[in-house]
Amino acid sequence: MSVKLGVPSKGRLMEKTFGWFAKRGITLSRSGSEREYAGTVSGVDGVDLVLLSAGEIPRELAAGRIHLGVTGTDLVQEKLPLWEQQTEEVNPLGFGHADLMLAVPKCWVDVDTLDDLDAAAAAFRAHHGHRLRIATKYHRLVHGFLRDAGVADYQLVDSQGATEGTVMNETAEAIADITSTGDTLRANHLKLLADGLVLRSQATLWRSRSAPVSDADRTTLKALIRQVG
Ligand SMILES: Nc1ncnc2c1ncn2[C@@H]1O[C@H](COP(=O)(O)OP(=O)(O)OP(=O)(O)O)[C@@H](O)[C@H]1O
Ligand SMILES: O=P(O)(O)OC[C@H]1O[C@H](OP(=O)(O)OP(=O)(O)O)[C@H](O)[C@@H]1O
Repeated sequence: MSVKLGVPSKGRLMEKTFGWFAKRGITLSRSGSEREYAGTVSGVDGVDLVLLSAGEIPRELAAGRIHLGVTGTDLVQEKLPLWEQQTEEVNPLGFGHADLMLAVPKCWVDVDTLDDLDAAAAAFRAHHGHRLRIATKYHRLVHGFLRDAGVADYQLVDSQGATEGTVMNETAEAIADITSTGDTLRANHLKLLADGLVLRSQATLWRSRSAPVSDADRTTLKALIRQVG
């Protein structure tokens, strides 16, 4: 057995994760070609690198197929209803900051808060005969947030990317997505609701609570966590 460390296989998150570990004396590298999802770990013994989609890392942690994994708080909390029982936060990594927010068209001058959205949603239903559509890939988080906020007359429509475009494309009236600089929202003529912050997220190192560990793995995990902590 060895300790399995899952990290994002591409993009900003992968590069910054490699950099974060390098600063702590652990070198992560891809083996083989750019397209081969295998890698090596040096600077600490007994650890295997597993390159995965950021979105799959929560499930792999919950299933106990990886011992440690790097992914955003948003993805862990969205994908794992029992995330606190299934994973343990080892370290926030200080990058990949993004806020999951509700946004509506800028031209909705009367809608600036959740209460306004609730009123607009009721009026929308009365007028159109169907519920106002909110596009998102964060179904669980957004549903829980709107339930707690008392907003009822809406439906979630699934959007796995380019979510801000759904309003212009007339497949949704509002969106809930992560925003970092706000550029994508502005470019798509959307504005944030003042009290529409669902979750603050950043890239985080998680530990699985269910991955099987031998005595040797336990020692390796302790050493690794001490080294990066
Ligand atoms: N513009 C951004 N700024 C900062 N963090 C971001 C940004 N976009 C996404 N993230 C964060 O990066 C993580 C991965 O996001 P996302 O699922 O969009 O990545 P992806 O590369 O599309 O992954 P996948 O391989 O699953 O398709 C999430 O935790 C998210 O919060
Ligand atoms: O506030 P900003 O800095 O503009 O960033 C926000 C954008 O970044 C993410 O998209 P990503 O680039 O990952 O593409 P996606 O839409 O396919 O998820 C997110 O879904 C937003 O669209």
